This record gives sequence, structure tokens and C-alpha cells, in this order.
Amino acid sequence: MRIGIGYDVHKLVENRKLIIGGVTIPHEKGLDGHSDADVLVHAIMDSLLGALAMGDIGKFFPDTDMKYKDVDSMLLLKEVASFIDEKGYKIGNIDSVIIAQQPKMAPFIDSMRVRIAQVLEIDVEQVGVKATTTEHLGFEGRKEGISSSSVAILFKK
Ligand SMILES: Nc1ccn([C@@H]2O[C@H](COP(=O)(O)O)[C@@H](O)[C@H]2O)c(=O)n1
Ligand SMILES: C[C@@]1(CO)OP(=O)(O)OP(=O)(O)OC[C@H]1O
Repeated sequence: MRIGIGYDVHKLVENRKLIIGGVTIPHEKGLDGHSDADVLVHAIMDSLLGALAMGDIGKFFPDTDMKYKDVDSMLLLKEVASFIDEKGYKIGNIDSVIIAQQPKMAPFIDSMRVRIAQVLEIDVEQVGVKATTTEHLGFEGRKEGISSSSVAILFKK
């Protein structure tokens, strides 16, 4: 049994789509990044790589590589799933949280869980996604950015 933790932050800017958990959320701002800046999927990937003690996403998908410019993070998640399989592990469950003052994530949470589970080829019940504000405190509270944390547990196949 192996556990991993992941954390990511992206800045909210104008003229970018807000993509979280593979779902495009209508909002006046989106997350900035070299990739599609899917903060939740990045935290989940780091928790899975962490459980394998393989390092972090920057090691495998460097932000200096134009191959990853505006990349769909779900494609990267698929690659991380293949690492888990190759190392002889399977996912027990993932739990995660999105920390955002706005917009409301609740209407999109189940779609995120379904998309993530599909890509990882696991049951939706194995994917937890939650959301919280920070009661207007800190950078998330000032709506300057959104952060996300994730934990994952892997078992030997
Ligand atoms: N961006 C967000 C933040 C929160 N939620 C949901 O609202 C509930 C209350 O949030 P508090 O930060 O005031 O505790 C929270 O439990 C989430 O269900 C949300 O959907 N989107
Ligand atoms: C996936 C990558 C690829 O450039 O996405 P970024 O948008 O740069 O996001 P970040 O979480 O800062 O770093 C991870 C990168 O590897």
C-alpha cells in the first residue's frame, strides 16, 4: 500500500477558459498556465506520482516543452495512469479539494468525478472531489487564484 499527496495553484486571469477536473466552467476568468492549467487534475497527478515516489508532474511534463502548451491535462492524467499500471499498482481511492472563493463548483463536481474516473479506468466511487471557499481569506479568498489538494492510495495488483 502506498499513499501520496499533491498540491497545485494557478492564477485567475482574463481571456482564459476555466477548466477544472476536465470540465469547462462558465466564469469571467480562467486559470493561467503553460498547459490548460487544470489545477485539480495537476494535484491529483502529483498525489498519484507521489504515491509511486516518482517525483512531480514538472519532471514528466516540463513547462519549457512546447508539446505541453495548452495541453489537455486529462491526456497527462492518462499517462500517469499508465505509470501506475506499469509499476504494478492499482488505485484504491483518491480524495481531493478545490479551494476557490468563486465560482460555485458544486454543480460541476459529479461531472469532474466521472471524467477523472473514466480516464483512470476506475469507479466514480473511488474519486472524491470537494470544494471550499476560504471565507475571503488569502489569495483564493481575494479571487486571485485557485488551489487544489489531493491524496491517493495505491495497492499492489
Ligand atoms: N468554490 C466553491 C466553494 C464552496 N462550494 C460549496 O459550498 C460549501 C460551503 O463552502 P464554505 O467555504 O462556505 O464552507 C462547500 O461545502 C461546497 O459544497 C462550492 O460549491 N464551490
Ligand atoms: C502540466 C504542466 C505542463 O506545463 O502544466 P502547467 O500549466 O505549467 O502547470 P503547473 O502546475 O505550474 O506545472 C505543471 C506542468 O508540468
